[in-house]
Amino acid sequence: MYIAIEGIDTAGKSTQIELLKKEFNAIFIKEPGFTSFGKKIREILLNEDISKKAELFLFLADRSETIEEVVKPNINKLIISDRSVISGIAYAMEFFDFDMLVNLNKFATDSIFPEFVIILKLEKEDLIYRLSQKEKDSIEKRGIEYLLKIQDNIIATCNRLEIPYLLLEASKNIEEINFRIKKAISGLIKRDN
Ligand SMILES: Nc1ncnc2c1ncn2[C@@H]1O[C@H](COP(=O)(O)OP(=O)(O)OP(=O)(O)O)[C@@H](O)[C@H]1O
Ligand SMILES: Cc1cn([C@H]2C[C@H](O)[C@@H](COP(=O)(O)O)O2)c(=O)[nH]c1=O
Repeated sequence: MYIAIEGIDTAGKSTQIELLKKEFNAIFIKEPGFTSFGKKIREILLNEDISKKAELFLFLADRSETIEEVVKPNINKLIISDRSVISGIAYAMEFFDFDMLVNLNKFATDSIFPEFVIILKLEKEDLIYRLSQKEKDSIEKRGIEYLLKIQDNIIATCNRLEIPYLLLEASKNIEEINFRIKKAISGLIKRDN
């Protein structure tokens, strides 16, 4: 089963994934930058000022390689991903047509999309605070309003693709969020066995 943890920058995805690593025997992946090819792409994506089209194709190339190298060979195992095609569409739909993005992503992934998505939704004040605590990459520099729009896009993308999801408040404490994620994943594993 292929599950994605989604949310805007600083929503708490990596924090939760570090906890899940101790709790589930799963293959943990991330986008962008999981494969050795992807690591090189990530460097460019987060540090260089490139055109939106070039950026889109680099994210697609990264996703395509991760699906080919890791997801396809392990599709019958539990795969937990820090971001996925959902981010791919949600961040890009501010600049490009939704249906075109879906088609490009289907081509890049051979239509392998996550079966279930866990979305961490952050309040504006927490986003402002958490971003103020870190050095911002080129995408985070687009600002608070852009990221809040992407947060809505993440939910809208799951709805439009009809991918089931669990929406969690990212401002709750780390342990409570972890408890809810663990419960959801355990339920999905039980359902499939
Ligand atoms: N539930 C929480 N309550 C308060 N602070 C949190 C919570 N979860 C994470 N944080 C803090 O918020 C910051 C961002 O968390 P984290 O790196 O896990 O987010 P992320 O979604 O992986 O971010 P990015 O997409 O930018 O890599 C970290 O300083 C982390 O310690
Ligand atoms: C997969 C994907 C990601 N993004 C954006 C989202 C973030 O701003 C960065 C990745 O940084 P993180 O620290 O690993 O969260 O990239 C995007 O714009 N499009 C995508 O497809």
